[in-house]
Amino acid sequence: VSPSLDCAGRVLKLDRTRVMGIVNVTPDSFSDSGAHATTEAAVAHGLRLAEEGADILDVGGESTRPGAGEVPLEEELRRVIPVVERLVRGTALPVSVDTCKPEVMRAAVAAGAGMINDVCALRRDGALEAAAAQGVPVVLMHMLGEPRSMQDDPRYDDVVAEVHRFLAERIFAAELAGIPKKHLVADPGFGFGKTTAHNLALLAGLERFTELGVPVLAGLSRKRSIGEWTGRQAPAERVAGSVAAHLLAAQRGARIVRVHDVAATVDALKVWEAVAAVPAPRRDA
Ligand SMILES: Nc1nc2[nH]c(S[C@@H](C(=O)O)c3ccccc3)nc2c(=O)[nH]1
Repeated sequence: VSPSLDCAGRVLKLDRTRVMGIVNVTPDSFSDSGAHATTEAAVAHGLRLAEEGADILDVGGESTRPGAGEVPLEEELRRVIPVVERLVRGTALPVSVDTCKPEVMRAAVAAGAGMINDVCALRRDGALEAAAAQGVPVVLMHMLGEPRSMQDDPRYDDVVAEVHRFLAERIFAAELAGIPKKHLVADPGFGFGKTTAHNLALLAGLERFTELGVPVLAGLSRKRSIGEWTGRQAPAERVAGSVAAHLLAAQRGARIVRVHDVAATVDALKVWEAVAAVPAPRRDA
């Protein structure tokens, strides 16, 4: 696994588990606040996550809510590009763009994004070529089918084996398209076409994905499975469960964790790293 990811000149070191802060740019559906307010709020949130200790900020404008229709290209660009520009200017952190659309990949990198986070693993028409042309690292995530239908009735014979195979195939496809392996990150896609039982198997078996030879990213933050394991109905009540899950993912080899609650996750990782640094007690022969 490469020791770091060069995100268009901003280096994401992988010497320890790094924290990706989530910046969702979705219009506040409760008020008629316009695009400007949406941009302002997203930028302010990203700056706050940088203050909390994020190592990279992930900007996404497309809610991949199961059953959700797709956000049109123009709308996604209008949401994402201004926020990417402002966060690249306002922080020294690498900024990734969470998108499936090749045009958004191109525009975001032109605006300063240093990583592509593609929940569709470059399967959209033109995405492999677009990502290869940008020369930035790419996160390849597993999703079963499409957002609209993925949660209908997801079934696997062996979810870890099947997700591993998919990721191996997408890594191969990306390399064939000219993306160097040192620029690839693999992600099992918690919640994307998985029941809670599937997510449990993927978290328990996360170590398997380190065999792919690329850094592993895990994103369970505030997701439904955390709610089912903890009985916490509201996403905002799933912070402790999310921190626990990402600590377990880090222990099982995740090099990047994608989270809402940056400060809490940073602290948990610091405690773990302090303990992990202590030499194992000598066991008398
Ligand atoms: N690489 C990577 N990118 C990601 N983007 C997301 S969006 C997801 C969320 O809950 O954040 C989500 C799902 C459904 C609706 C809204 C938001 N999840 C991941 C992930 O697990 N890995």
